[in-house]
Amino acid sequence: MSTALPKGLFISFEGIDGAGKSSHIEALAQAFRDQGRAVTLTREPGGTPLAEKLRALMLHDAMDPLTEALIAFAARRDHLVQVIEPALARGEVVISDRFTDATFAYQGAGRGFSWEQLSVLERMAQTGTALQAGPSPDFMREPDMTLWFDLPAEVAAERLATARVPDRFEAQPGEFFARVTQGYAERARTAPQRFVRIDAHASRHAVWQQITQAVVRKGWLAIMVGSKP
Ligand SMILES: Nc1ncnc2c1ncn2[C@@H]1O[C@H](COP(=O)(O)OP(=O)(O)OP(=O)(O)O)[C@@H](O)[C@H]1O
Ligand SMILES: Cc1cn([C@H]2C[C@H](O)[C@@H](COP(=O)(O)O)O2)c(=O)[nH]c1=O
Repeated sequence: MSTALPKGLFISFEGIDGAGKSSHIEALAQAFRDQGRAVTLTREPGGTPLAEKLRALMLHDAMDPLTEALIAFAARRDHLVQVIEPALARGEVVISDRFTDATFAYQGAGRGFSWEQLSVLERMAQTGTALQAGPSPDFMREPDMTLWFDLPAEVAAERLATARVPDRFEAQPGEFFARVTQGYAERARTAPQRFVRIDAHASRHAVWQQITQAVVRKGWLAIMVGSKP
């Protein structure tokens, strides 16, 4: 008798730098593990040896917006083929700290690169990656749920001020992050079934409650009474 694999789940965390994503990603992974699911925890740009090299270039070397976008999608393609698709095919929960919405928000809204051309790159990079073909040959991989941490840029800047040495993105002015936020808002508007807006200007515990409510509502986790991040 063969035991059916659980359906793979793909969840992304998004938001401007300092919005508080990292503080909750491991806790969500542990909540799934506690309920018997295997979890692949990963990040973008990055997640594979090649993509981590591309991440270092993107975060530290000066380049124009098209170069930035191409590097983001090259890293993503490798990440999808090497890590995300195989894990989903094994029935795992894949949790990624950022995915394609970040490219639309940062390179699109933030840097001003064409949204239409990003859509072309998105389709190129995210089709034909599934080991077990998706519903159709032109099936495009996207997260099943995106938790968007929405926080005013000035609050994020205050949180990051003492946290670490800024990279090329973290060093950007507040207006850049205000545009990035508008980019996330636009992506959320066009994919309301996938996006969950998290009010990230709340206490850590209140943010954690919003996250768990979102996954419990989907039926992906059983109710976790009194759980803590
Ligand atoms: N709800 C919260 N209230 C106050 N401070 C918080 C909250 N959540 C996280 N922080 C603090 O804000 C800072 C940034 O948080 P964190 O590193 O989790 O953000 P991030 O979204 O992962 O940032 P990045 O995308 O740049 O890695 C940290 O110092 C963290 O301790
Ligand atoms: C995927 C992706 C990321 N970025 C930016 C966003 C952040 O500033 C950094 C990643 O740093 P983090 O601490 O891991 O959040 O990269 C981007 O500009 N475009 C992208 O596609």
